[in-house]
Amino acid sequence: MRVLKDIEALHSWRRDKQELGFVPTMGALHDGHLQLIKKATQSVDCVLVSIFVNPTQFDQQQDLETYPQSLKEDLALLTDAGVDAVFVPHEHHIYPQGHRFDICENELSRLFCGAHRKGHFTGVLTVVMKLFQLVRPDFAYFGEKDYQQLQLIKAMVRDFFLPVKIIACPTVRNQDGLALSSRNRRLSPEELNLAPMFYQTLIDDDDIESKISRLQALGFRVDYLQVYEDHLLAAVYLGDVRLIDNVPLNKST
Ligand SMILES: Nc1ncnc2c1ncn2[C@@H]1O[C@H](COP(=O)(O)OP(=O)(O)OP(=O)(O)O)[C@@H](O)[C@H]1O
Ligand SMILES: CC(C)(CO)[C@@H](O)C(=O)[O-]
Ligand code: BAL
Repeated sequence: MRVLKDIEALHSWRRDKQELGFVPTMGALHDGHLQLIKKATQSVDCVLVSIFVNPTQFDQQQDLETYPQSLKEDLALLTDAGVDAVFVPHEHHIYPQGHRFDICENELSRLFCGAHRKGHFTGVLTVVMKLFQLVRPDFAYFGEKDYQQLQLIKAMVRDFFLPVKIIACPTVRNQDGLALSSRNRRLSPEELNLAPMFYQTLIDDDDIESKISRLQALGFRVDYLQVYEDHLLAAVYLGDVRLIDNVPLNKST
């Protein structure tokens, strides 16, 4: 597996590649990421993964500073997964002129996670646009765990006529239902015990108000729990760790 540390290395590696699958990540890899990668390696000849903790999508400095990082383990997992190359840029490679230009969406990005993390989706869309311009993938893989992000990226691709097909991959969960997430590593043992109740509450038969009350009684701080089209979307805090999840409406209320 090639480790591409800057844009020149990426361009020269990309030059002789035909069909390319791309899996953007922020590292601290887990089985959710590996399922995206598996889907990519099974359907495309050549697969590139990026690991970049994008500072512009963090609205809180402390969340950025404590974001889990495990590059050495990540590289071993990616080698075993049969990835062809990994792109690990520095901030100055991706933002050479600082933060002068943005991709800003004015509707969905302001709701749900966007209402609670100001500027988050502008940061996400901007970095994904930059990565797409650099990598020029034919297929890009994103998880349904980040449902709002997935819808926004699909919309950006449509609206800017980008020549990439977005492949959505189902949420990977622990047996107890907890959606895998890099931030789960920051949960204490007690919080980790409680965390599966988030998903269990989303899929139970209660109405929305009862779900919120139940989560609060269990010790979760609820950012939001709302219906969007045919999905129930939610974000909660356990301690200072923010978890998101979503379920199709026929699995809930
Ligand atoms: N449990 C999961 N199932 C499916 N896809 C996932 C899962 N977790 C993350 N992904 C996807 O992996 C890609 C990279 O996500 P990212 O690196 O932010 O990991 P993460 O686990 O979502 O981290 P966190 O939510 O803690 O920031 C995104 O497309 C995301 O939707
Ligand atoms: C898409 C992404 C890699 C952009 O930084 C990030 O938001 C993520 O990992 O979901
Ligand atoms: N997967 C979402 C990245 C974030 O929370 O910033």
